Amino acid sequence: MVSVRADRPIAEKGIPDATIARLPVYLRTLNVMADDGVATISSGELADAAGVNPAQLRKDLSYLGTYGTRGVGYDVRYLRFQIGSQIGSAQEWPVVIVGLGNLGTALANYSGFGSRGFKIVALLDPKPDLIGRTVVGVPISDLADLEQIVERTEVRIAIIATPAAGAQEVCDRLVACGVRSILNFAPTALSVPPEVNLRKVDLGQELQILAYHEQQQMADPLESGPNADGTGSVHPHGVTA
Ligand SMILES: NC(=O)c1ccc[n+]([C@@H]2O[C@H](COP(=O)([O-])OP(=O)(O)OC[C@H]3O[C@@H](n4cnc5c(N)ncnc54)[C@H](O)[C@@H]3O)[C@@H](O)[C@H]2O)c1
Repeated sequence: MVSVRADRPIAEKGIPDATIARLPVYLRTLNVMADDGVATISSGELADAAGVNPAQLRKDLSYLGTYGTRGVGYDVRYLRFQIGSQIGSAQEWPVVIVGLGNLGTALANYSGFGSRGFKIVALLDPKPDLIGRTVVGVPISDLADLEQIVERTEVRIAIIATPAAGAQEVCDRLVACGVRSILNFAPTALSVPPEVNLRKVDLGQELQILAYHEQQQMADPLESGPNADGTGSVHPHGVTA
């Protein structure tokens, strides 16, 4: 999948209107808690603060695929991100990019992230020539400082643009210091714990799919292609053209 969206739009999920109406209430409550430095919260505490009963709150959050961690509760910043991404919050999400070669640098330069609420706050690479250079005003730091930088910037979202060989180690280090969402560009399957959201981008695979349909059309020119209606709609593999 090319899309970097973590989830389907709310309308596609069949979330009840009453739940949708409560999500901004939870979000406002979480904003206050995050500003007060609260890191995790139980469903009972959050329900109390939001003025709903805990069972209702758990049910509402289950529509987002969020169940919290038994005995720990919900990660306040992460839950805020999940709700915010569903209801289009204006919140700005800090992001770290690891691997500042051709791809990582192009991603760091991409202005479209800002308008979607993502701010690149840290860049990491092990190459001495790159360390200390800046990309869009953000200095490239030594990969050795990953843990310290993740802690300082409080990033929970990371982009991996390293060679395949180093990607799992980078991923493990990110997860170990609290990163909860990873967008992987390296051509390798990464393993993460179940609570971590991992998405993979594979442009080669997208081209292969296009080539497949091109080939089908060449074999049978009368057969309409996946986007023959000119809508750029989702084709049978679920990839938005
Ligand atoms: N998914 C896709 O569609 C897609 C498209 C293009 C490239 N890629 C992949 O993205 C990755 C980066 O591509 P590129 O063209 O920028 O490569 P590149 O060689 O230009 O850059 C790789 C960067 O990673 C750094 N690096 C090397 N080992 C590292 C490690 N262990 N930890 C952290 N950083 C490390 C290098 O110093 C370098 O700056 C490659 O794995 C490539 O295959 C994926």
